Amino acid sequence: MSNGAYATLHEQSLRDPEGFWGQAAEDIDWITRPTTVLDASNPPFYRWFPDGRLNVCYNALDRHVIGGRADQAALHYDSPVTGTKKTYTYAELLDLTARFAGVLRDLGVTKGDRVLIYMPMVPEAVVAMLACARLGAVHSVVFGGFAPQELAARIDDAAPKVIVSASCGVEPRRVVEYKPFLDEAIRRSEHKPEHCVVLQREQAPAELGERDLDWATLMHPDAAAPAECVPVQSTDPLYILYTSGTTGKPKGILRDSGGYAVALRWTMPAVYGLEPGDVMFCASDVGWVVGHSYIVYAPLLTGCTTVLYEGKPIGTPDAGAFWRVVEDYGVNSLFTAPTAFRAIKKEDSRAEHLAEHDISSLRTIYLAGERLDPDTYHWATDVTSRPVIDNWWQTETGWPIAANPVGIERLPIKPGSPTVPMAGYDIQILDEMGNVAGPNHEGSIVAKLPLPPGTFPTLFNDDERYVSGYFAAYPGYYLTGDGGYIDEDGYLFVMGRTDDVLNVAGHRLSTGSIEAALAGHPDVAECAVIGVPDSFKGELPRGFVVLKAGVDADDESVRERIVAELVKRVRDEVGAVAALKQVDIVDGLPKTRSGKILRKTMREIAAGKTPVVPSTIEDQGVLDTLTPVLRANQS
Ligand SMILES: CCC(=O)SCCNC(=O)CCNC(=O)[C@H](O)C(C)(C)COP(=O)(O)OP(=O)(O)OC[C@H]1O[C@@H](n2cnc3c(N)ncnc32)[C@H](O)[C@@H]1OP(=O)(O)O
Repeated sequence: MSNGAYATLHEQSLRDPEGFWGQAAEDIDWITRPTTVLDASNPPFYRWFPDGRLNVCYNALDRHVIGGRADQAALHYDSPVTGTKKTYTYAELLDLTARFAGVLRDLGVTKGDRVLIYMPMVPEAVVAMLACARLGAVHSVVFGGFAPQELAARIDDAAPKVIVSASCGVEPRRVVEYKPFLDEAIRRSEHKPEHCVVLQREQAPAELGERDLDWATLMHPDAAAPAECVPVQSTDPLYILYTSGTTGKPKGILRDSGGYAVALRWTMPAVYGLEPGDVMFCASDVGWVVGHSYIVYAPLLTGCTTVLYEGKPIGTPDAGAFWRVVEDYGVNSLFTAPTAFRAIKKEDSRAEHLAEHDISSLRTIYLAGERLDPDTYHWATDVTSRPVIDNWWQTETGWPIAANPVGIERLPIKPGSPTVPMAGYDIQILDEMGNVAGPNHEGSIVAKLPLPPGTFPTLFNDDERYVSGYFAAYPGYYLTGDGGYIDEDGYLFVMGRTDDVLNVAGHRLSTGSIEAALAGHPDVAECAVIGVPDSFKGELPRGFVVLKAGVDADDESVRERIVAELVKRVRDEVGAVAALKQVDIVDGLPKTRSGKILRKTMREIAAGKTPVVPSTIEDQGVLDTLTPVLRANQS
């Protein structure tokens, strides 16, 4: 790392985390100021600002209204798929949020209760999140692209008292009815919520059942009395956000209140170069951590204006969509996933649509969610003439682990690297023996404990999995699950997952969930799913199935039928975002003698690499037969 201002700051954050984050906590309004910054008495369960009390909704809304931003735009809702544009000032967003908090309170929701939110990109989703924060209730937003089975798993784990949903989402070429998905998920789950609040949308109003309540009726000014902010401990949970692990069972990433607020507030000027009053457009979904942090909480905690965009980078209506949004709202920072830029580049490689818009307000572009390949980086930089900042982080961390600290010191960009570790992250590369690897040597990316504030203090209801999944491999370190290296200048290069987690167009998915859907087919004896490189979506899943004895695997029409059914099963059980299109029927899967499928070896072959074949392989012949299938159809 350089010897400049940022290197000094980073070194201080590691040497004196309490001093560093205690100072950052000054930017948050506390009901009781914390006297302890970090409780490190029970590693790896670290607690930030343990005796501080605050309310995150107050910090996101009330304090800005009190402080003179009542009439400033808090949120621009822009929905090309419905032809809607609406701006909410801080005063208006506070009014809606306080009233919806009153609705939830009247439905019996109190501090600590879970509220699951399964909604498309509508302002009501943001209102519901902030209303939970207002009550000290714990929201759990589930991405709308997930199918009933995935939703059911999250309902069972979070055990929400209330679910907030909408009748439908609107995709460019189809209306997706959410209510039948929700009903089916509740039918499958063991836990049943007491109520479902449903936002009726005119594109497909839903039939309401016994436990359902209509959002608009509840929110009528005569019906909904506003609720005040409930004070919570800094360590009380703000939300649970499920993320995919290697197994089919999703992990409930828990987020605390005080540490998260402090960390996000710090990132806005330091990483995203934004000050109060600036405009941020984060083109993601509120169902992902990027949406939680940079559509909702960070911009509002900072007194910025956020853009909630219900549309796509292309097709709504064209590849100029993002530039149009930048122009319409005077966006200063645009944050999206590399896939979005690859989509724009594919459609409009000469950026002709860009020339139709005034993007002079745009200072910086941020990309995250998947590896930023150098081609996409160069294209985005060339056509926009703006710095394009890669930032690497995870649902677990809630904010960037590595980025370019543009607000402190803009470091030179190295394409392919998200630049350097952020404040509080002591990132190291460990080899298989747990030794620190030298410069340019690839290994597991780990963070020496403690992790900074805002990162996950545990998994919901699963301390054991928290420890075994993240801290057991290398005691004293957080295992990120990604591999990579640090170069001689201290720049981090992230090469991809070291486990079976998939990243398809920035959507984190588990091979286990997709395999469970394939294995449920009556003709499938066993199966494996691996991620293969894809030039557009970054990675795509590929399925390999062995059929049960007695199924006529030689009959081409039987094989075609089964493959079509398998593709449909994954779409229905996991969701369209899984994008599984290719399933091969094979004679056998390569395994170790103890029966473990060699997915990593399969991945390496499919990616065109020289595979590392474990000496414990049961039958080399199976792998030899499979190799041409794996090598075929590489994108
Ligand atoms: C740093 C920490 C993190 O990593 S947080 C995660 C960050 N990731 C992201 O922000 C995701 C980035 N990706 C995207 O926003 C999209 O993939 C973009 C690039 C916009 C492309 O969108 P799209 O053309 O819909 O492709 P896709 O692969 O996302 O979708 C595949 C199919 O799923 C569907 N889908 C998508 N979202 C929903 C939804 N909310 N509700 C219902 N369905 C949804 C899409 O319509 C698409 O369906 P189909 O296969 O075309 O029929």
